Amino acid sequence: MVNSSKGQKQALDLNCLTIKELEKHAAVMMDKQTRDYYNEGADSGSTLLENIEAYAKYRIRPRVLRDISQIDTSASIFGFRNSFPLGVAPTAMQCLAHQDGEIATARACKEMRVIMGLSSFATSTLEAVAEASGDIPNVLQLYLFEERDHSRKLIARAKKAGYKAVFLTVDTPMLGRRNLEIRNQFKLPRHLKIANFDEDTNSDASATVMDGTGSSSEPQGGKKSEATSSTRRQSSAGYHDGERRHPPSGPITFHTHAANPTLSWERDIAWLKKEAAPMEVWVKGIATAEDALLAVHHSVDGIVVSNHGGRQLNGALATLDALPEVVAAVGGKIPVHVDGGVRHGTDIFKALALGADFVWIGRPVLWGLAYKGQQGVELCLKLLADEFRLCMGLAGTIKVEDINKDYLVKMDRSGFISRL
Ligand SMILES: Cc1cc2nc3c(=O)[nH]c(=O)nc-3n(C[C@H](O)[C@H](O)[C@H](O)COP(=O)(O)O)c2cc1C
Ligand SMILES: O=C(O)C(=O)c1ccccc1
Repeated sequence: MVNSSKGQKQALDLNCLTIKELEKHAAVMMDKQTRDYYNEGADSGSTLLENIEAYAKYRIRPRVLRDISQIDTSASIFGFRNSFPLGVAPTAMQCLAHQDGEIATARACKEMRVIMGLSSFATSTLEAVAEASGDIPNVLQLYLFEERDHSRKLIARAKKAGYKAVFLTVDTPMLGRRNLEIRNQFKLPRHLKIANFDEDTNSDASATVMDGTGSSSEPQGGKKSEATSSTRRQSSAGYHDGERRHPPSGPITFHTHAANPTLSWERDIAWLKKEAAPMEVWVKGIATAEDALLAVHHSVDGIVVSNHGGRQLNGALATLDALPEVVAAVGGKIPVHVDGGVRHGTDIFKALALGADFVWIGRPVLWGLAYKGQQGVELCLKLLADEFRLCMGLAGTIKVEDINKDYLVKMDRSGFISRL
């Protein structure tokens, strides 16, 4: 048994001492459809890989003889003291990994004092997750549906259940091309449900989650003609009748219930802020200084620098490489978080040194869930919390606020080192 910084006791799992080992153990627990869906990135997967590799370009400058006997790893989020500056990013359909799905994740988060984001494509209801979270604040990830009434209902339920914030995902106006999903004809198994959709829209339990072609009949890239775009809306996201929108019928797909190519700063952020108040409204999926400035201009409460774990635009910048320009543009006006490729405690330290206030992890939690349900998620969080604490101490920092760019250098391909 080992003692963590919070005094919780948890047995070390000698078979699984790193996130890399967790990934390996999880791989054999999942069927091929699930493993491919969780693990793959868009297209060649280069952005997924670069999210991870970007961390290796930075090296830590440790300071010594600093009395690090009292390390406080905690970080504040929505007025809550999170045990370390990391949260569980929203990932869809966690019941694919383990029968207890999001509820197991929420219980593990409660145990480890870590915040969790719930996907709008969750396989557990947002009320049940809030209940399982106890005193840990809840965040709901949103796709803004073309069917506004559905979004309105979801937001009202989140408010009622005490959610503190919504994270509007903005990097998915279309679904990225994931070739293994297409080849496997990925479907949600019959016994699972997208839990927060209305019963009537969810009546086809064999819901196809992807439509199998990435973007169906739409031409890839280029400007869509009005005719093409309205055809798409009719065929996959319900149909328009003047200003009235009718709910789509048939199986739930990302295209019918999430992909919304019409979203814009001017109209939709204002609508969401009004609708979601008093919950905070964050945007998840910012990757440039320009959009960060727009986010501040439109009074969002915070930003998550993200490329959806390399599942959307392949060839986009790794999130750690996009972070500095976003941090500079925001200039401390609102919090800046980052996700993508965090696999070590030292990665958390590096992201904070580059100006992030907090990081989120996606796949490692899914691997924990697949490995051992709640216990596996706790293990995942504990490995990262312990590694982060050790990194803080060995680098000579005792508070999260101490971590800044003086602790980092960047090394280029030829080994040339530069101060930040
Ligand atoms: C299987 C899977 C499902 C995801 N589902 C969602 C989702 O429903 N909504 C969302 O905003 N992001 C979703 N994401 C993106 C994550 O929130 C997060 O941005 C990403 O996983 C971070 O990268 P990482 O997996 O390298 O940690 C998903 C990611 C994965 C791997
Ligand atoms: O897989 C994803 O990355 C994702 O965000 C998603 C969510 C719901 C349905 C399909 C895809």
